Amino acid sequence: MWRFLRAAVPAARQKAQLVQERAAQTSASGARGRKPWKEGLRRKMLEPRIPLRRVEELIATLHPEQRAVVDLALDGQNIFLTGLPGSGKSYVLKQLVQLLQHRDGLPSVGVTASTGVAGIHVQGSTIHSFLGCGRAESQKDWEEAAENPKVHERLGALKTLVIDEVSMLSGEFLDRANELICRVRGGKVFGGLQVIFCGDFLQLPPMKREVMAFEANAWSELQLKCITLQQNYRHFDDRLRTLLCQLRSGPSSAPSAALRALKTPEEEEAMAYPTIVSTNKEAQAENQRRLEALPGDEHAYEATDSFELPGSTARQALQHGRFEKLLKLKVGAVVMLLVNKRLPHRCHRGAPRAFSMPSLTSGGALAALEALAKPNQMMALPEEYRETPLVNGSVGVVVGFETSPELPDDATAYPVVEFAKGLRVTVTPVTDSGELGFLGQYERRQLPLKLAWALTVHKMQGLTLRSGELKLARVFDTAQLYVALSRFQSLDSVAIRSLPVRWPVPCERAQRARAFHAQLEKDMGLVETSPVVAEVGDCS
Ligand SMILES: Nc1ncnc2c1ncn2[C@@H]1O[C@H](COP(=O)(O)OP(=O)(O)OP(=O)(O)O)[C@@H](O)[C@H]1O
Repeated sequence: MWRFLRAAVPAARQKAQLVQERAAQTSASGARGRKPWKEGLRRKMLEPRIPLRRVEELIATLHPEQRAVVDLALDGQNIFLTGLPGSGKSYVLKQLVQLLQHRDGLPSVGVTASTGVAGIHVQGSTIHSFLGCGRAESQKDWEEAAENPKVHERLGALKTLVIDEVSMLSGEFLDRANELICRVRGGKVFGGLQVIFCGDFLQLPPMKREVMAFEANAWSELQLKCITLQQNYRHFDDRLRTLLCQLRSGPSSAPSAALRALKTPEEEEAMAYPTIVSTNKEAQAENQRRLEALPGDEHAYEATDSFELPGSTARQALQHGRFEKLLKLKVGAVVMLLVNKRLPHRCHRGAPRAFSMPSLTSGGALAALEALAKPNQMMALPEEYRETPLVNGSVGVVVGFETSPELPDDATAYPVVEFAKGLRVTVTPVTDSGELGFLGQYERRQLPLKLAWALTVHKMQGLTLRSGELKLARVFDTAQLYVALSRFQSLDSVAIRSLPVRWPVPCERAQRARAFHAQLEKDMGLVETSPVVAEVGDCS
């Protein structure tokens, strides 16, 4: 079906352009005074990044089971795309998105994921920032989203909404998202949008909420067609495949014994990264250790906080805020950006120039970088771990510190961070605000960065890593082990530094997820690797 797309493209592109032109005419006042060159740049950014011919070539190389997904999507079906880790769910999603963008125009396809890192992986944003609902923690967040003209414009132009790593969203979130979209667009479930969910509920569940996405009301109303991909493109090591199968299929002593046998001896300690840990506390300790090991001066940035109700309880509650109270950095520190600075659809050819800083004038910072035995730390970061768009989750390396009269506080030296492809940005403070339950509103002003040599398993879901190490002494669920191990292609590329003393028991939610997938596979009669498509309603 996708072969016949070419004929439909020019008309669709014209239509998309028209929608954009109309939006530009009627929307904010800023649009009125837009300069012609800016308009040209805006149009260019609205074109799909990869030419149609190339997209078609890539689609032609997909496995038949992956192509079945493309055909269903072009047919306008709501889809739940699932399968083993490494079965190419995100890969096929990326090609499909390109195709839909060529057919319907860029603004018609909303590409999102449940976390910033997963969003980068599919060249999209978080579903939270797409819907403008912040962290979606309070009614106020949803109200603000419903009144935000940008959200109206975005949802108004939309035809298809894609959400990757949907297993990490709660059922409650999905129902609230559905309400918001219906309120803005009117009409049926998800405002009549075509919805494409992608994920695997045997990987990580949502952080806190109990109801899983497949248990949401909206999920059953969508009447999703389900496809389970079965090919494995990531793991070429048979030992790893066997281990993952054992972990996936339930509690057993076998994976525990096999994993323990693979534990890397202590004396082989090397500074590999990323280091995957299970809790934020462990990530903090590991990052601190790495920072201390770096030579050079430390720069400390203390957040300024303000609360509606001052007091120690409020201060304590903010300890676990998104931005650090005290952030310490050095040249050579690996950091993660915590806000969206440049969303993927703005990353058209050449666009990085708009954000890059002039090269560092002081030789000091570069000399300090050279002094760090590793010549270029960025080169050592896996490609998938440092994609170009500057969004929540982008990883880079501090290459210097800079003061400038144009920066907010001209006495403070702010970090210059090098992201992928040599893109350098001076990171300055931003204000994060939110609600601390009955304590009322708070504001924190801080640099939107955190150290990122070590990250929790939650930040790694969706990635394929070429190398790294696991410190999993504190895992509390088998899904964490499963996701952490399944990021690597082979057991030879991962150093297993620590494992839990007592083997974790799958939590109650994991058991419900297992039952859900078992039912799905039973309904689809999954015995061979041909494309299998469930009938309408099978996933509800
Ligand atoms: N048809 C394909 N041809 C070539 N490479 C592929 C194909 N499908 C997937 N891959 C590669 O396999 C790896 C795993 O793919 P991907 O990350 O999309 O898997 P996934 O199912 O989304 O995994 P996870 O559930 O862990 O997020 C990636 O490196 C991807 O580029």
